[in-house]
Amino acid sequence: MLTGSEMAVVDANAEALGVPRKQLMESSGHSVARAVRDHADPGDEVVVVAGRGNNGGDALVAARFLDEFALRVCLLGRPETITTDIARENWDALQSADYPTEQVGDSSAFELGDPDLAVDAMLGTGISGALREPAATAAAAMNDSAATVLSVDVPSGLDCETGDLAENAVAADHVVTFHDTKPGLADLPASVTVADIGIPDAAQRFVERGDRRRLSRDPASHKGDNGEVLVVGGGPYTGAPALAARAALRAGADLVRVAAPDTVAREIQGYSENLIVREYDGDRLAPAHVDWLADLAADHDTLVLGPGLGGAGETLSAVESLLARFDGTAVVDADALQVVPDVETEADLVCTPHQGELVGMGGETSDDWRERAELVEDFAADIGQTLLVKGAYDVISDGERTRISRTGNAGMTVGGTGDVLAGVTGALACVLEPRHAAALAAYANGTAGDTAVEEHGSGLVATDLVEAVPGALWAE
Ligand SMILES: NC(=O)C1=CN([C@@H]2O[C@H](COP(=O)(O)OP(=O)(O)OC[C@H]3O[C@@H](n4cnc5c(N)ncnc54)[C@H](O)[C@@H]3O)[C@@H](O)[C@H]2O)[C@@H](O)CC1
Ligand SMILES: [K+]
Repeated sequence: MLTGSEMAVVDANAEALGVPRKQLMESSGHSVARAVRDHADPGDEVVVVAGRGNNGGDALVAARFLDEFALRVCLLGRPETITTDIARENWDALQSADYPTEQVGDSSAFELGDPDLAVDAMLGTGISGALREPAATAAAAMNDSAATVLSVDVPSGLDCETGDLAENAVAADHVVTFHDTKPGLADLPASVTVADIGIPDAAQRFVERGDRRRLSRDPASHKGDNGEVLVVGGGPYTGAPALAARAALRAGADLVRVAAPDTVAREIQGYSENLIVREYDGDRLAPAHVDWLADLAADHDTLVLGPGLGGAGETLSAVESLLARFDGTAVVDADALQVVPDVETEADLVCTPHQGELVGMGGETSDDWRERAELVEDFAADIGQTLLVKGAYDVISDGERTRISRTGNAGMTVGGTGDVLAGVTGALACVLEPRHAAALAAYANGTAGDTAVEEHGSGLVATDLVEAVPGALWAE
C-alpha cells in the first residue's frame, strides 16, 4: 500500500530510471479505458470529468481509447491552468484530433447530463481535505445521478495520506488505481482494480533521486526544528567525530554538538567554528561519563555514536550503558557496533557497518548483492534494528523492508567517508523514519562521492564529500 507522497517518490524514481511520467500517464489512461469498457457497452454515453492535475491527465489519455462510446470530456477549469505540461499536451491532443471537449469555468456551468458512465478524474493522489469548487458540485452531480461512476486512481475526495474520505467525496462504484493500492481504498463500498502501469520494481528497490522528495523543510520552522544531533566520538582519534559532525550540518541539521574527552576537545573545535564541542574529563570515553552524557543525549533528536571512540573495553561498556539509557534514535558506527547484538535499549538504532563489521556483529554477508540483501534483512530482523551495510551496493533494511543504494565509487575507500555517512544519517534521522534516513543518507553519501571523484579522481578525501553533501541532497 502506498500513500500519495510515497507514490510521488516511486514515480520520481521511475523517471530517474528512464521511464518518464508521460509514459506512465499513457499506461494509466489505457487502463482507465479498459475499465470503462468493462462497465459500459459500445454506444453508451460516457462523460469524462477531468481536473487540472495529472489525475485529469490520465483520463484525457483514456479519451483517445474510447472512440466506440458517445463521449464528452469536461475539463474543470481553463486549459491554461492545467498544472503539468504532460496533462496539457494530452488536452491539446484532444483538441487537434477534434474530440468533443468542454471547459467548465465555475460550478454553475457544470452539466453532467444523464450519462451511462461517468469517469471521475478530478483529483487523485495530489490532494488532501474536502473537495473545493467546482469539483464539489461535479461530485454531488455524479453522486445524485444514475450513472455508473468509475474513479481514476482514487475517488476524488479521498485523502491519500490518511485514507480519510471527505464528506463531499465522489461515491465511486468502481476504482481503477495504479501500481499499488492506496490507504482508504480497502474500506470503500466499490470494486477496486490495481492496474500495472509499467513502473519497474527497481523504482522501489533502489534508492534514487525521488527519495529526496521525503525531505521538505517548513518555511516557518525555527532553529532546532530541523534537528539537533549529538556526536559522541573522539579520544584516540579526532578527525572522525569532526567529519561526522560537519557532515550532519551539511545534511541540514540545525545544531550539532560533539561530546569528546577534554584532551581532544580543542582540536575537534579547531576543525570548524560551526560545531559546538562539549567536553568530559579524560582521554577516552569511560563508564564514569555516562550519567552526564545520558542527560545531554536526552536533549537531542539523534545520537551518532562511535566515530573515533576506539575500542577500549571501558569505552565499549560506556557505550552499552549509554544506549541502555537512551530512547531516541541512535546511529551506531565503527567500534561501537560491537555492543549492538547484546545491548538492551529502547532506542531505535541505525547501525552502519561495512561487511567486515557486519560479520563481527554476528551477521552474514555474500558477494552477490541480492543474496547479501536477504542476509542483511534477516539479521536486521534478528536484532530488531535498522542496518545500513556499506559496500559497492549499500543494503538498507529494517528487517521487513530492504532497499539498495547504488551510488558511490571506488575512490571512497579512503578513510573518513564512513564518518561522513554516519553524520548524514544522524541528521536525516532527525526528520525521517530511521529506514528512510539510512537509505537517503547512503544515496547522498555515494552521490557526494561521485561529485568529488569528478573533480579529484581517486585522490578524493572525506572532506570533499562533506562539501558535496548539500548538492547530493538538494541540487536540481
Ligand atoms: N504517481 C504516479 O506514478 C502517477 C500518477 N498519475 C496520476 O497523477 C495523479 C496525481 O496527480 P497530481 O499530483 O497532479 O495531483 P491531482 O491530479 O490529484 O490534483 C492536484 C490538483 O488538485 C488541486 N487540489 C488539491 N487539493 C484540492 C481540494 N481539496 N479540492 C480541489 N482541488 C484540490 C491542487 O491545487 C492541484 O492542482 C495520480 O492520482 C494519478 O492519477 C499517473 O499520471 C501515472 C503515474
Ligand atoms: K479521481
